[in-house]
Amino acid sequence: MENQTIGRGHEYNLAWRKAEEAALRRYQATHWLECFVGPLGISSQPSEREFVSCLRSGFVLCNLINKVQPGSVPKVVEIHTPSQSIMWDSQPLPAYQYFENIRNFLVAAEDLKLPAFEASIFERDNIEAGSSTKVVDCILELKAYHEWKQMTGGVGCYKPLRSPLLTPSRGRIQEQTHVTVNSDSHRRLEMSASFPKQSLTDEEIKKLEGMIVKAIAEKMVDMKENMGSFQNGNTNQVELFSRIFSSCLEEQLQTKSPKFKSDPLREMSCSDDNSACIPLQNISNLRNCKDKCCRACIKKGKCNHWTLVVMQEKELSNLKVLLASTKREFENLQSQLQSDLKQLGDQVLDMSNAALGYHKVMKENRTLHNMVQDLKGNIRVYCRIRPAFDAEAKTVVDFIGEDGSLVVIDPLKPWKDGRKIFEFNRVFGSSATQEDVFRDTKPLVRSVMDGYNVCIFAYGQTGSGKTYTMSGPGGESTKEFGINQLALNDLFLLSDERKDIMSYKIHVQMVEIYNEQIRDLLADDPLLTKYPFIVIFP
Ligand SMILES: Nc1ncnc2c1ncn2[C@@H]1O[C@H](COP(=O)(O)OP(=O)(O)OP(=O)(O)O)[C@@H](O)[C@H]1O
Repeated sequence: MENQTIGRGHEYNLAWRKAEEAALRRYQATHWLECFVGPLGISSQPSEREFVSCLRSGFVLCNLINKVQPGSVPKVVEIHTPSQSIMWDSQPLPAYQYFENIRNFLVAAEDLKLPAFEASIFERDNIEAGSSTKVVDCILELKAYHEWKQMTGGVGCYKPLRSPLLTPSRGRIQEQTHVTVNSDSHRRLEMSASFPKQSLTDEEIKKLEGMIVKAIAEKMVDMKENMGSFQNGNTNQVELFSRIFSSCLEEQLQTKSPKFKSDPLREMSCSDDNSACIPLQNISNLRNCKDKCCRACIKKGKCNHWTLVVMQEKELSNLKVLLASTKREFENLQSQLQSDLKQLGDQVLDMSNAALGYHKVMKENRTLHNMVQDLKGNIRVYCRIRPAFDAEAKTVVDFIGEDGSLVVIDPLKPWKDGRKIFEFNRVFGSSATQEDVFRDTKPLVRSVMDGYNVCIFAYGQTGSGKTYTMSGPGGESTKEFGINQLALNDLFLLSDERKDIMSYKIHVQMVEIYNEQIRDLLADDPLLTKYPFIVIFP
């Protein structure tokens, strides 16, 4: 007895859920009908009786299918008493009226492969629990067909999806129809009338079992069909499903959160009347649009897609013009750069040739210079006559020749024997300056820079002027520099002139030879002054 009670409870819960789902689908169908056709004059959560009654005339259904598929029902029987369509609880219409409309609707629905229902459903006496289910199925299938048509533009073959896969979930139904299934709503479900909370008779239980088994069998058949179509790799169905899903989601986002339209590009591609948005890559299809309205838009009339395409084409043409001008400019710059490079190359070649010629001439000059020095003699002897001091009564120099001859007179000897003739490379008189003496030795000093060894030394008795000639009188004055300083200055000057083509290293060493001892005069350490020197070059 107790098991029987539990079993009945399960059956009751199952039937309750079945009825709840049917009610939610009916609310969804009602919501869509009101949005698409106009007010039906019934509540947003109608009972089956309300729902069937408002559709009884077939007028709403014919208008609905004509809107989805224009011309489906060529002739719709008008209702001359509008109140009859609004007041669902009115007297039944004449049978010929609704039967003609309903019959035409069913023919059109069959053409679209929509699920059929029996026209007798709309007879008032037949309204009972579950009688509107097939009508609801047909309307929701028509809704699915409409969405498919909006998405694809009617291109391709529509395959009905008559399963819960296409049917929005329970939560989605609640969201779309704005229904909060609370306890009040539950109470409004007609299940409360069909299944009174009193104990059921065996006959009623059997009838209920039959209904449940039939419903489950239908669902299983639908699911099998759809699973088959998905498993067959029908990518169009999958794509269609995803597109419908994304479209619905986007529609909900726009409805609930207008701030999502802040993206300007998105605003341009979406009309203001909450019609569906399409991906930008599909806008190319708009070229074939005759009425300049995107086929992907749910509602015709307001569509900014064409404007967007025109603007983008304009921008594209501007970019093309800009690209062409930039390309021309780039080509001009490229040709100019090439000519500049060619000119620069020619100049470098000229300079290179000039440098080669310069080096060649320099080499010839050096060769000639050293040849002249050779011709003048590798060993030259110059004579410089120091001015006489006051103590010296009379000079002994009798004659100084331009060819380097010198005649001196010995005052102690007779006139003829007292004359002595000497031959030098050149004789500098007592009036000759330091510069005069250096001018003649300068070419020899310069031969050092070309790799020749040169040695200049002074020879004479004490007080004859060796130090004066070689190092100058000393002091701060630079006017009477000796040959040493003047030669070094000239070497530095020459090194600086040739710094681009030659690098010279100049070292100075000063030694003294006294009493057969050689001493380094520049050594810092007095102990290291004696020969052999330890010379450390940097
Ligand atoms: N051409 C000259 N013009 C003027 N003064 C000179 C000239 N040559 C030498 N004298 C002077 O003569 C003096 C002696 O010269 P200096 O010291 O150069 O001789 P020295 O040959 O080096 O002697 P020592 O061998 O003893 O060193 C110095 O006072 C110097 O200034």
